[in-house]
Amino acid sequence: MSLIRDLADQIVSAHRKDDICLPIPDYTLNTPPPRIDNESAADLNELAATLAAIEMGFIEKDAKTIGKAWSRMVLQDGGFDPFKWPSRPEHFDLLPWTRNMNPKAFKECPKRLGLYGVMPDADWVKRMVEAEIPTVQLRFKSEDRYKIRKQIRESVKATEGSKTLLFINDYWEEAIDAEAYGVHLGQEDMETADLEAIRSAGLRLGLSTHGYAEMVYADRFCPSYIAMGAVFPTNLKKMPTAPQGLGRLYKYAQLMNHYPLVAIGGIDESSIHAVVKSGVGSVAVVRAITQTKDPKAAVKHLQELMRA
Ligand SMILES: Cc1ncc(COP(=O)(O)OP(=O)(O)O)c(N)n1
Ligand SMILES: Cc1ncsc1CCOP(=O)(O)O
Ligand SMILES: [Mg+2]
Repeated sequence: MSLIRDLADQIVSAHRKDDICLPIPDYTLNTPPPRIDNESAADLNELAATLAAIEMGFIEKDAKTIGKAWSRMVLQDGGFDPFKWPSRPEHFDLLPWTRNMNPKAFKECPKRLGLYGVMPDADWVKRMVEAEIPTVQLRFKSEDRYKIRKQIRESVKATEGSKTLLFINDYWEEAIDAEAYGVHLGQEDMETADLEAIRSAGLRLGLSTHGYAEMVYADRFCPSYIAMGAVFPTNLKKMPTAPQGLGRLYKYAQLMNHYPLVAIGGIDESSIHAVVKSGVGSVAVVRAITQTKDPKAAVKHLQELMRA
């Protein structure tokens, strides 16, 4: 165990100053440490990196994913170097070159979806089309199937004949019926959605992720894009992980670069340029558009900042 501790200490001190480190979440401090014994981990490197990642503030499932990636990195790159960080698809057992050969891949969407407005209803979708935003999402939350269908139909109609691409959040069946451009699903939504129905209907699929483990999981479905967040704090949604920050976003964007990527969560005009520099082709925002005096001007300004 002392060798594992020593390797973990080396990794932590090599990366302590990196901005991928976050404070260990409170709930982790009050729960027993994860079981990272020889039954679940292949080797010392995996154990050490898992332990180090926990101390760097990664949640347990991400720490375990990092442990496995670290172990592959050591094997593939010829030895232990605490200053390295797993960053290549093969470290995470991803197969970036298989999209064209994968019959289960979701239909492609542009690599750069640009500014992506996540909007609460069809009127807002219409405003975004008028503002010529490149990508918009209808994120209308309701229990009422009639209202949902109406909102989706109106949104699809609003984007017809425009250059704006429309994703429908959550309601994949209604999105298929209305022949929307695509669907956005979160990790829990994926458990109940019929992904095959979405794929065979030819709709694009965007998936939410909140860290390494969910990215590796999402990759198995070969979605049209992968969303990553929350980058910064947001009060619009309770997130399963702490805000990941720019340091982690840069690492995620490098790793998942073979996908169209969307960054989301707390992004505004002060941060959008730094977010784009991570390499993501799209930035999704809510309040940076809806809570401004002139949403149309905000769309223009945010796009200018993305290009700057
Ligand atoms: C572009 C984009 N990214 C993430 C989300 C969040 O989706 P989900 O986790 O399913 O949460 P809800 O939006 O359904 O509350 C999103 N909608 N869009
Ligand atoms: C829907 C959603 N999913 C992750 S963060 C978020 C809300 C983002 O809103 P804002 O851009 O105002 O922080
Ligand atoms: Mg959802």
